[in-house]
Amino acid sequence: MSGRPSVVTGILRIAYAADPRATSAVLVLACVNALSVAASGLSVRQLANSSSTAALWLAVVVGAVAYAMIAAVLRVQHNLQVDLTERVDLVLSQRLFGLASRTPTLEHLERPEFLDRLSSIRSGTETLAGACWGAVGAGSSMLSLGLSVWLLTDVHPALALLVLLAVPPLVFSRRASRLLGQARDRMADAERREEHLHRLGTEAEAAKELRISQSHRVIGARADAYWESATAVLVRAQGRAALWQAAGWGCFAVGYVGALAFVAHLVARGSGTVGDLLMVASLSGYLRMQLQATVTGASQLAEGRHTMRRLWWLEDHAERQSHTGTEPAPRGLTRGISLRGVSFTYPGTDNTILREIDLELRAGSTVAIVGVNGAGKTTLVKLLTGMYEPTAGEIAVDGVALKRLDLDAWRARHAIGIGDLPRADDPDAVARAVESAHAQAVVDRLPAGLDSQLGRIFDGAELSRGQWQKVALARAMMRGESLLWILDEPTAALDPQTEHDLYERFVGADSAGRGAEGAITLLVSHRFSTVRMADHIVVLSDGEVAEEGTHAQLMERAGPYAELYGTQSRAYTAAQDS
Ligand SMILES: Nc1ncnc2c1ncn2[C@@H]1O[C@H](COP(=O)(O)OP(=O)(O)OP(=O)(O)O)[C@@H](O)[C@H]1O
Repeated sequence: MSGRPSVVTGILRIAYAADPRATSAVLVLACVNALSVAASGLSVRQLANSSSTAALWLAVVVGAVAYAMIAAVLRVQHNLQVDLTERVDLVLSQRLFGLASRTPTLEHLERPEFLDRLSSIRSGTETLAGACWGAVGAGSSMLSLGLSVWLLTDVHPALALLVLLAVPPLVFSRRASRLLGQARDRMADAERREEHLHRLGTEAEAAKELRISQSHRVIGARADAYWESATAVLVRAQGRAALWQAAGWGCFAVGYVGALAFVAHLVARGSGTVGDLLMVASLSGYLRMQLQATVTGASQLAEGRHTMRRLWWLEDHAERQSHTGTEPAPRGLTRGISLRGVSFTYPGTDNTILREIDLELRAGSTVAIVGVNGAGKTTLVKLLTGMYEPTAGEIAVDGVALKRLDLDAWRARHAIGIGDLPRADDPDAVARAVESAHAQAVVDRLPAGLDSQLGRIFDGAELSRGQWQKVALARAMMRGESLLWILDEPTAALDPQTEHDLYERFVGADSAGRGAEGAITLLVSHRFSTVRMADHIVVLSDGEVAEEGTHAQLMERAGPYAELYGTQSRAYTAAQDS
């Protein structure tokens, strides 16, 4: 976290970025407030001690203006702060979203450590926004405290000791805030689990399965248990924090009463005036308020510091994850994509998922990856799309290491997922993509065609699984100039005709419309009737390449592929016979 500003500066910078004018206004008002408090104390003394009518009037006017300023400034400052807190909250949420989504790799989103901190900050953005005002309030109160103490020492130097009364509440409340911050970290994991289970119970898709399996009660009870364990941690911490705070204020109360008794004693002895006593009583009252504001501000700041450090940790983590490749992706492929000794272990785990993979994905070919569940097929796809970097070995695109390529440019050159945002409003491109994915019938049945809102939760039309899959395919088809088409189980919910037509386009002989020169189609599938059409088939087993070749070569070898193929075709024939 080197090179970071102080936490207060960091927090104030966020507020300034959210609204520079309002932040400056709050800072100025905080100073005006501090001066007004000192002026009001001074006016009380002058009222009791003034020897002329003019001095009396001056004290009255100064006092009235000071009191009016305190009341008005506090209200305006409060309103500004409420508004600014919301903006700071928004700025922070945007920053978190950016951190989570703009990091080019996926690693952070699958790491509990990262997710816990993300969740802890998400629940703490308001604290951080509040901490801005805590810092301003604490600064203003300390200024006003300094002025008040300076006036008090005019009565008797020993009264400067009153400032020491600030120490126990400050120190103890800092300890209380640290306890609360630590508790929030400890509860983040349980909170995340509770949130996940809660979502399961409220999302239609999962709710169906929960109802049928009658597991909603068990899931509900588990969610409750996580909730209770999280709140138990917080409640315990809050209890201990309250005790520390009470101890701090107890010390202050004793000192405060002592100071008043001391000045009363001075007045009784004749070494002080009634004006002094009134000023000490008035300033001590403010002193308590200022201290309270300082302590509240300091504890908000301490909580904010905790959240801010977490935010910096996330930023540093995202920075470390950032991909440094800058070379542009090629426009077409001449040699293809090669994998040399590629091994991979998911971060934070010990299991090697892919081991020493050597593969050649020839330009212009269709390659099918097969293997039992968990063999590592999707993991290989994640490496090819740059979601993760190999732990060892290298992936090269036409001889250029993937890690040297600009990942955004590379992703713009492979089709999987969201489609082509820049062409989203191009009606011809959209129509062609819909047609290629055989999704026209789906669009025709929608109430407003392509302009229809989809998804029941947004009050839109609901689609079947297969129809959703066609929509996803159409999105992928938007990338007309892709170098790499990745079809990871794209047809699980498609009807046979659509599946057949799709593979005709990608895998069959008529694959001319696949886009860029030398484009490769990578197909991950459990359907061997489709797989057999590929130019090259790779069988993954337990993270290793068990065998590779064409359908005919692999059948002749009578190895794992022939066995899997035989099992599936026998099952299919038996199903047709019955
Ligand atoms: N994010 C992750 N963190 C840790 N391990 C993971 C992660 N994702 C997958 N794995 C593990 O990696 C192994 C391979 O998973 P992968 O999804 O690549 O298999 P697959 O061959 O695509 O399986 P399927 O045919 O079921 O889709 C599995 O054992 C899985 O538990």
